[in-house]
Amino acid sequence: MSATLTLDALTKTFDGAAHPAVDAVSFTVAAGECLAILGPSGSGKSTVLRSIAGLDVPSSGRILVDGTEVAGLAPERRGMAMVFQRPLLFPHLSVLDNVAFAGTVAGQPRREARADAAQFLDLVQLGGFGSRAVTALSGGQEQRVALARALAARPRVLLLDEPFSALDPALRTDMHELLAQIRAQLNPTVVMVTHDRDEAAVVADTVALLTAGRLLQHDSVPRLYSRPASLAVSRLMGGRNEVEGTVSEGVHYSALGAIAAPEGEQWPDGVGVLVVRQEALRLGEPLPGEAGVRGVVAASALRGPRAHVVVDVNGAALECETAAISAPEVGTEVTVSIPLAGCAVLAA
Ligand SMILES: Nc1ncnc2c1ncn2[C@@H]1O[C@H](COP(=O)(O)OP(=O)(O)OP(=O)(O)O)[C@@H](O)[C@H]1O
Repeated sequence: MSATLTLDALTKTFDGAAHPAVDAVSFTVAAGECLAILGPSGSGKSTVLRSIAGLDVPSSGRILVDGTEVAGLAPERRGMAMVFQRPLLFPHLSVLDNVAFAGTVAGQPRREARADAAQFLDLVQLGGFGSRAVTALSGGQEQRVALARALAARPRVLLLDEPFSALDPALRTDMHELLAQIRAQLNPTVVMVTHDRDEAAVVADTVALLTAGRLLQHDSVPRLYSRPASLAVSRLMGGRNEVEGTVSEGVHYSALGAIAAPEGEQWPDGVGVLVVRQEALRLGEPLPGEAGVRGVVAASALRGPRAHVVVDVNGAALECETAAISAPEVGTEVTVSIPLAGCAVLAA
């Protein structure tokens, strides 16, 4: 029930717009993989998704499902189903008939469609809710019904447009778990739009990071964090540490001293900005594979159980995330341990 989805230089310029909303975006989502399209507001995420679904017509570029172009195919003939931020259920139909809708429209006998729908309601943990009016559901339950309705169409590609962003954090976590179960049982290819990088990291195998309609990087979640392709990617992923310096023969020289490139990485000679995640830094003496630098705590801000500690190292500010309970006081001299495997050097 899954297919490979490929976008080849997908471009969409809305009538009268000076710039494309989506500009030559290319990526491939393997069958059964979950891709998150991540980016700030207005970056073109929904336009990419709507183009895949057939709800927006691309200006140029190709969309292929298992190698076959879908241009010209009506949305309902693409083997896809979409779930939106709002559930958009039919208020005059029961929960069961909402889920059975796709089947009955496709000509499935009513009893069969309903039996099918009951199974999908079980899958989203709403077995027993079938006879309810959809107006008698909570927001989280409504979104589960919307998911069941989409799955009942047996899509080869499931498209999710910020489906959980209207839910409170606890419900959102439940929905992430439900999506993982659905993936384990039905294995659809999933493309999900989100502006929340934590959500992308939890649900997706790979992330396509967009800004101003352009694809900045398509990569696995760990690589987006540890091997950003540019400073823009590092910043969009919430990276806080940027230390200017110069690379010579694979070693970055800066206020931090000499930091050697991790094995297998090539850092080009010349000016370069060293980036390393705040969560990767540790206060304490270095272990093998880490570089230790001495500095003085310049600031410390509590964020619930965590603390963001800024350490001044020879004029360079290094932000470290640490447990609040062990956060040192401002003015304390500390050693920051930098994992070499977590360092990248990027063009300024
Ligand atoms: N129907 C439309 N007509 C004209 N311009 C549009 C249309 N839909 C979207 N746009 C524009 O295209 C750009 C991308 O919009 P899109 O909704 O794809 O971004 P997004 O990343 O999904 O944003 P958000 O996170 O705010 O939903 C924006 O500048 C938007 O104003």
